[in-house]
Amino acid sequence: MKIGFIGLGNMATAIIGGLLREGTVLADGTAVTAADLIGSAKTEATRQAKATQFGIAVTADNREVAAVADVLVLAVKPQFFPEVTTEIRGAVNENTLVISIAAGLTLERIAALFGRDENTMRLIRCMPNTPALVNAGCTAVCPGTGATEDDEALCLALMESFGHAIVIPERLMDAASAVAGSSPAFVFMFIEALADGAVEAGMPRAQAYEFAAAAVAGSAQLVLETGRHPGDLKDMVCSPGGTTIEGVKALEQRGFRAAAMEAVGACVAKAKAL
Ligand SMILES: NC(=O)C1=CN([C@@H]2O[C@H](COP(=O)(O)OP(=O)(O)OC[C@H]3O[C@@H](n4cnc5c(N)ncnc54)[C@H](O)[C@@H]3O)[C@@H](O)[C@H]2O)C=CC1
Ligand SMILES: O=C(O)[C@@H]1CCC=N1
Repeated sequence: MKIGFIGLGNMATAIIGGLLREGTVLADGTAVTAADLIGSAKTEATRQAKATQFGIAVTADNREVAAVADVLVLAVKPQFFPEVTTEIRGAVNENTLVISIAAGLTLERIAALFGRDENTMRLIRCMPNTPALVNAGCTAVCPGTGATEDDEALCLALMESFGHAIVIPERLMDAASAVAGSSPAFVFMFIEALADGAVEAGMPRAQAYEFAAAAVAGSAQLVLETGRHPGDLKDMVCSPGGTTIEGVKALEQRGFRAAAMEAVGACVAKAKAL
């Protein structure tokens, strides 16, 4: 199976890194190897960097990638889709499974850009995130009406090879893009701020990042493994008259939760405007 990537930027890099990470296997036990992958990017520097980083085939010709790919991942920014789809539409095989990871672009719009019918084109929208690079990704998967059950199973197998993959209806894709695609950026900001607080209290910075990142990762794992309400788990930490509740109050006084909700809302609004 040849998997092609149009675009070798941050997200494609994370996906490729996850697919090729030691021990990553698909549902059928097979492993994706560098020989299965080919990618194109705008610049020679990017192409060479990814060829060196992953040992994959690279080309400047998007049409070459489109022509050989059994699974074609469109990993350019949404604003470049019209240019790229116009360029490759004659080269993409009718039987190629096309996976778009672009935020905001609907199945109908992507099929139309290929001059194809959404109900017959083998097309799936995915919304991955950069923790895919360390097999801790969370990907929303939205099969188009022209995608077969085998297409969905293959797409899930690829996305599950580097983390969680969840099938959702298209009406939730903008929310998924925000809460999972974009949220790592918010979490990185939170980790950085927690570490700054520790540095302010005298902890060496590198150690502060390790403590903050491990505590955030552990807290997320506690939610995922127990299924308990985050508020319940928060209450578990807040000892009566203790230290944590003072921090909770400081966050509430500054609108921490409202800010997080508004961050998600801003991402959803932008996705709908794309
Ligand atoms: N960065 C992230 O965390 C996530 C990004 N995405 C989606 O992934 C897509 C790519 O985003 P990023 O990787 O962040 O962007 P990026 O800017 O890091 O990478 C874009 C890539 O596209 C290439 N490119 C641009 N025009 C091209 C063309 N005409 N032909 C071939 N290659 C071309 C660039 O050379 C670059 O390699 C976007 O649609 C974005 O919405 C989805 C989920 C998460
Ligand atoms: O910022 C963006 O547009 C992309 C989509 C989700 C994460 N990054």
